[in-house]
Amino acid sequence: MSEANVTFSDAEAIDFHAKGRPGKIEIKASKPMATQRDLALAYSPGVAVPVEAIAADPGRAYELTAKGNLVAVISNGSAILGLGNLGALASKPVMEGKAVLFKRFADVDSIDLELDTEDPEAFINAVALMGPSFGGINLEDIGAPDCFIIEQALKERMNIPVFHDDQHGTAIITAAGLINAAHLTGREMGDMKVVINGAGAAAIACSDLIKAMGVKHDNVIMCDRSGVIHKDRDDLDQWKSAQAVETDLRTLEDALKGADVFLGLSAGNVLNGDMIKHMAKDPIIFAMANPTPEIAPPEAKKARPDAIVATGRSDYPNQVNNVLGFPFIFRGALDARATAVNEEMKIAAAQALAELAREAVPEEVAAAYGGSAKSFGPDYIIPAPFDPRLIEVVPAAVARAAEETGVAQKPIEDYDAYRSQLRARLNPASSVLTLAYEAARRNPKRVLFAEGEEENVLRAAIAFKEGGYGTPVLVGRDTTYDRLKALGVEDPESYKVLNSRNSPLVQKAVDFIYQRHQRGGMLRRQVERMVNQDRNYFTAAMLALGEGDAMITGTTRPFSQSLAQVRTVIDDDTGGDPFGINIVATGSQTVLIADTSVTERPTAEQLAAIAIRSAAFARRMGVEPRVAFISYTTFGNPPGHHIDHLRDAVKVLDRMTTDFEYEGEMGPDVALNHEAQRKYYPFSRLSGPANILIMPGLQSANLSSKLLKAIGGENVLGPYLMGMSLPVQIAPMTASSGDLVTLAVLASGGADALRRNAAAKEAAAQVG
Ligand SMILES: NC(=O)C1=CN([C@@H]2O[C@H](COP(=O)(O)OP(=O)(O)OC[C@H]3O[C@@H](n4cnc5c(N)ncnc54)[C@H](OP(=O)(O)O)[C@@H]3O)[C@@H](O)[C@H]2O)C=CC1
Ligand SMILES: CC(=O)C(=O)O
Ligand SMILES: [Mg+2]
Repeated sequence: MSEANVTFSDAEAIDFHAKGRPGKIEIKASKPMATQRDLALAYSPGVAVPVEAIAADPGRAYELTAKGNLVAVISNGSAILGLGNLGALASKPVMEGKAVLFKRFADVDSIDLELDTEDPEAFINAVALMGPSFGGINLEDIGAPDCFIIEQALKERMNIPVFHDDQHGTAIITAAGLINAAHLTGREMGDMKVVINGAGAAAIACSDLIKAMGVKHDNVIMCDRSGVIHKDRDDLDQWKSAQAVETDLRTLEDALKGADVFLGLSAGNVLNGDMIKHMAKDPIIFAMANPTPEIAPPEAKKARPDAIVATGRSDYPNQVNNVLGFPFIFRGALDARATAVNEEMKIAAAQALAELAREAVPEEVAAAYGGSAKSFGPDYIIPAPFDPRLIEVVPAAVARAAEETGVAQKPIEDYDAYRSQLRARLNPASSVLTLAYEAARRNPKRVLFAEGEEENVLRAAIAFKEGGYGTPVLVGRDTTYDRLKALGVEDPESYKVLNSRNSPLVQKAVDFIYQRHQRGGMLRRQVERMVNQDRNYFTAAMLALGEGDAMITGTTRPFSQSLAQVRTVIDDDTGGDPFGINIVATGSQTVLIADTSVTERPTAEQLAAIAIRSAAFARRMGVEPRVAFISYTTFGNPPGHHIDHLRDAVKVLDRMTTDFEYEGEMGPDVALNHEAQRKYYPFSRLSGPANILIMPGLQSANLSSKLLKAIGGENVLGPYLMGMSLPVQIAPMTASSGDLVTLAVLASGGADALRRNAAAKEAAAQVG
């Protein structure tokens, strides 16, 4: 795509979809399938038991099958985004995309179905017959007017929620944005003059919903390709007719004169600066066509600096896109086992979204927006999709409205408990990575790549730069430019390369390191050799001297060697020795393991300090810390040796004021199983399964995290190096270029984290 704000090429978009397993989804078994017995239970003969149970009582399908958490995303490709009717097959990438968004944002399982027909009757019959399979039906990218006919018929024929996302999802988010934009510009719904461009699925639903919220019918002028939809037109179908008004206005341009609001649900680039010049003061402009908005925000802002501008895209402020709605709306509807998504549930969702945007923005979300700047205002009228509060707030509002309007077959019994369950559904590790990437993009830093001649490092640096996450500074020879070129970079000169042999900075690096070690027995010549021969010394000195904001290394040397070299140049942070932390993120649990990298036989004091800093790290990820000191024994059972340091670490923490739960020593089987804690060790102070495992030594920590990584693959992240006074990350030698990009992103966020972690550092410092 050749647009200014897009940070990927067409080739990358193709590559993203093609690499590995083609497409974006796969299906995983949720039960073990390892033994003969498993198979006998999962399939014949065991499966006969649930079959008969469901035949006798259909409601049991929700307990015994995946139905209750399964939504079909169904399209015929007749209105794919704003790209038009490109057919069922071409719509598959979008539908797979919606399915993964369901999973990512609301833990709803979803499957895409593309139906190859433009005949509404055939479509309706096909979908209606699939009712038993699903808990809900999300219709997507079906053009008007067929979408109205299809949705209406399916609602009548099916007893599960049927929701055309382009209509209602879009309308809900638009309404939420409009409530807040009206609030900011001092407007009342009843007085607002609105122009809607587009008269299809999304436009008509938006018009209907904002009218239900108080905008007057005669104050909404809708345009299609033929201009204003007025009463004298004789080419209108019943749906457009219902939108027609008595007016002399004939063109979009005329209609916009004096209008308060423009809602674009049509096609890219159909609006220009001149056309919005004569809108009312502080105009509200939502250019929501995808992927290209009706007008690009910079152009809109240039013509109308007083405007509040939103688009459907994630790369401009104010993303008004139905992704903010459908995952959370279905979550609430499924959990309440609603038979429909009715008007009240839609309005509840819109209000919940609007209110959320007005609340103080949590720190991790603010960081993703580049600091504290993000608070309710013209550039933040609606929460961002990765806001971790959405999963708690919107489904609960929807479920409650379902209950109040009598469509909930299984009302929520305890809303506090429900909110906790909702929170637990999201994988905090993937949230934190999303936030870290977003934070890097908004607050790009210079990251020094020490091994700038390695191909996977160069690939990572290219992806880091092209992703807009920051500026790579490559430490390498002059041939680095040729290597970049060979990897397809058109303008290698735009990369900064520091040559550790002939850069004028070499002398500065030598001075700096010599200064630190001259009284420790190091000769200047020795330092010169170190700097010349080893990039880690040079790069760490560049970081210390401010030639970069963060550093990444590790792919060409063992971890311990890289760390020793870096520590020669850069101080440890106060609060204990550096340590490594791995994140194990399974669907339902996120567990941190430390110290996986540095201290072979930690003392009780070191273990306590690691626990304190790991707890602070967990909090930053949105995880409420519960620390277990891990052993092969649990509270002395079986009796063992070499466990005193674990018990003493608990005592060290007992003597301090801490703000997190900890317990030990205990085996991982007990630490991760709260039932077992309650049953066998009722005195345990943990209120749930542990999520931070402080290991007894490097052997067990390192090998268990590597084992998990080898088996669990992408679910095991890290190790991340904690506890240096400047942001340094040391990759494992096996790191892929993708791993390196993530580490670079985390390293560049490290400076802010170091600042935020000050309190934990102080506490940890008290230990020793
Ligand atoms: N941000 C968001 O969350 C969402 C955005 N959208 C966007 O809204 C747009 C419409 O989608 P949808 O309603 O599903 O599709 P439909 O096919 O149902 O409707 C398209 C409408 O756009 C109108 N249109 C197309 N080109 C122009 C133009 N140049 N000037 C005026 N009107 C035009 C068509 O007019 P006519 O009737 O004369 O053919 C038609 O009324 C797409 O760009 C889509 O990406 C949709 C859903 C969600
Ligand atoms: C966002 C969306 O659903 C669309 O543009 O069609
Ligand atoms: Mg759509």
